Amino acid sequence: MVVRGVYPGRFQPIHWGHVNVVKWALEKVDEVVIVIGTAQESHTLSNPFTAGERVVMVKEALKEAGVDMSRIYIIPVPDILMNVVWVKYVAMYTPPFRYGIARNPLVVRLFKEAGYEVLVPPPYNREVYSSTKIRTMMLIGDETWRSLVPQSVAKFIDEIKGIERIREIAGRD
Ligand SMILES: Nc1ncnc2c1ncn2[C@@H]1O[C@H](COP(=O)(O)OP(=O)(O)OP(=O)(O)O)[C@@H](O)[C@H]1O
Ligand SMILES: NC(=O)c1ccc[n+]([C@@H]2O[C@H](COP(=O)(O)O)[C@@H](O)[C@H]2O)c1
Repeated sequence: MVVRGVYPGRFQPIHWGHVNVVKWALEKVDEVVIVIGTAQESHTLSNPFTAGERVVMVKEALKEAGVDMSRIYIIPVPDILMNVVWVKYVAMYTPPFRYGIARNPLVVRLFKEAGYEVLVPPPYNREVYSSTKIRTMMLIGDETWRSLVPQSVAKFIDEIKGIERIREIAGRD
């Protein structure tokens, strides 16, 4: 039987910390199902990128890192108002899975309450590999964000004029 782990995140945007988590998980499971959460949201400061844009970035990032893409699913899932039934709802969108993969305490708890085992990855340079920090750098024009994401992700953000979007949303020019 194929053993799968479900890894939810907002991936706004995906960074090297996320890529390391996926590689770590692939040592423990046959397939990783990446759930792009909060799929309904885009064009805000916390969620600047659409679900579809995030699908591209996740795919490109993992390809660039040499991950075997035949072991990866990427599935966008919108949020719902009921935490209690969220894991069941996620399971409706994903292939059958054995493990949740998360560090976020709420997500860990919800997987456990729903009867799933949880794989908790180590923190990978969390002080810098943080999407919040990356978005702040994008906003203030600090170019070091580029070193925190795979090159293909930075290239895609340039193509869709992502920095311009974030700065406009924030009312900066
Ligand atoms: N550097 C990292 N090392 C290990 N786990 C991480 C790292 N960054 C994020 N994670 C974990 O990956 C999952 C998804 O994270 P998420 O997409 O929210 O990234 P984030 O960097 O925490 O984003 P944000 O700052 O926008 O909340 C969460 O369980 C989170 O704890
Ligand atoms: N009730 C819900 O819809 C619900 C509950 C828990 C997590 N989630 C989502 O799962 C993802 C988890 O990612 P983070 O660990 O980055 O928060 C987020 O998109 C979050 O909104 C949704």
